[in-house]
Amino acid sequence: MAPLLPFKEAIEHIKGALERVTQIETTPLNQALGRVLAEDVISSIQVPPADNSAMDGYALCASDLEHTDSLLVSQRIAAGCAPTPLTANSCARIFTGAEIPAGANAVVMQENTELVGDSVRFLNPVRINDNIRPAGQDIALGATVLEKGKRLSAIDIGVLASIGITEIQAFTPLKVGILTTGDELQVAGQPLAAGQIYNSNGPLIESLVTSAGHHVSLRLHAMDSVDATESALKQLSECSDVIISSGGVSVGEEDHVKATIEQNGQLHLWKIAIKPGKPLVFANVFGTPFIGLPGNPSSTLVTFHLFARLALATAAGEQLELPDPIPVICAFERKSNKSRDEFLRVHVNHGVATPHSQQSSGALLAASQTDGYLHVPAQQDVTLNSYFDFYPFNAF
Ligand SMILES: Nc1nc2c(c(=O)[nH]1)N[C@H]1C(S)=C(S)[C@@H](COP(=O)(O)OP(=O)(O)OC[C@H]3O[C@@H](n4cnc5c(N)ncnc54)[C@H](O)[C@@H]3O)O[C@H]1N2
Ligand code: MOO
Repeated sequence: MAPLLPFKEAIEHIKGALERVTQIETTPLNQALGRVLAEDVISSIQVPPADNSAMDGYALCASDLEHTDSLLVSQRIAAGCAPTPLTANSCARIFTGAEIPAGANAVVMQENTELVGDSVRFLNPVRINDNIRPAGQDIALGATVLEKGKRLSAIDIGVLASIGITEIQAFTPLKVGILTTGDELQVAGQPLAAGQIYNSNGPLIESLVTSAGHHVSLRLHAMDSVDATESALKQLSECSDVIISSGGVSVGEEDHVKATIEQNGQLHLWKIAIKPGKPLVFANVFGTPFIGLPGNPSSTLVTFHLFARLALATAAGEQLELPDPIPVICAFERKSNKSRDEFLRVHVNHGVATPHSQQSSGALLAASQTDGYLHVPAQQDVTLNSYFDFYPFNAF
């Protein structure tokens, strides 16, 4: 029997086996949320473009207060106005965000002043640069603000708008076809006959793919026969950049995905040293990259998070890695699994992990009721107060 692949090695295999399949298109900024940048974005301006006030108050030249504590108000500068140079021995009424006039080098907030006729009395010592936000404080001219391969968040859209960008070069969304397999599966909304269970992996994978920012081209279900599997895979390959399936990848004679692929493409089967999620298929079928996730719902979830998500990102042109794990303290004990790393579904409270009582590969609810995965490497016992790596679900 071939040895099980360690999970980090399996990630490298899968990422290395795929290349970007998406195209580049010009995309208006208001449609760019969640899209992947196809080039670095360099700022052609500095943000803010000029020194400006951080407070409502008075702009002045600090040395003008060496021999007096009061200055005449010589101009009023609201945000959006172009100031004139500051007259010597005077101050300017100024508002938050307004440009600092030439000749001023500090702003005093109005709470620390007293208005006396046309003059302002300054109640405290003033230092150069007080309450001034310098030009380029946020973004320097020529700075790379976002890098190629970044999937754009709401914050990124704000940053792009702050440098005046109206459109970007983005990769076209990756089209992902989804196949579920199994005679036992019924769609939700229909009554369950004897021997049937509801198809949860279809909606699960569709949601995982969508929330990873990809486009679901088509979702099909195939009964357990080579003909049905072949016809579904052919149809999916015609409209998809990548196909993801669940089930049918283990060793039983009812598992037809493998046989179908062997007849219509190239199969690379990986048995990965993780629990849940041992059998994972990577292949090409009808000329389309194919990722076969194991059918047990928790195995589907774990293998999507650890492998398929990164494989899809590679095909989409996105730079993506595993999230950085967080060390947490274990408030429990557990004997090691001898051959596979375990990804336990755990609660984490103030950095302390406790496992869900249900860790079966077939049980999905435990994942919904917990915070993420505790990574327990093979052959390592969990002892009380030991540290292990935690991957929160919301980091995927
Ligand atoms: N003799 C062996 N049997 C199994 C092995 C093995 O090494 N030798 N590996 C086990 C492991 S580990 C896993 S994981 C599963 C993987 O099986 P498949 O990927 O072939 O999946 P199926 O057999 O089709 O289904 C497994 C399980 O999951 C349920 N399932 C499948 N699809 C769905 C769906 N869309 N929604 C909800 N539930 C689904 C299915 O009913 C089965 O209960 O193989 C082990 N067996
Ligand atoms: O991968 Mo299977 O879950 O490990 O049951």
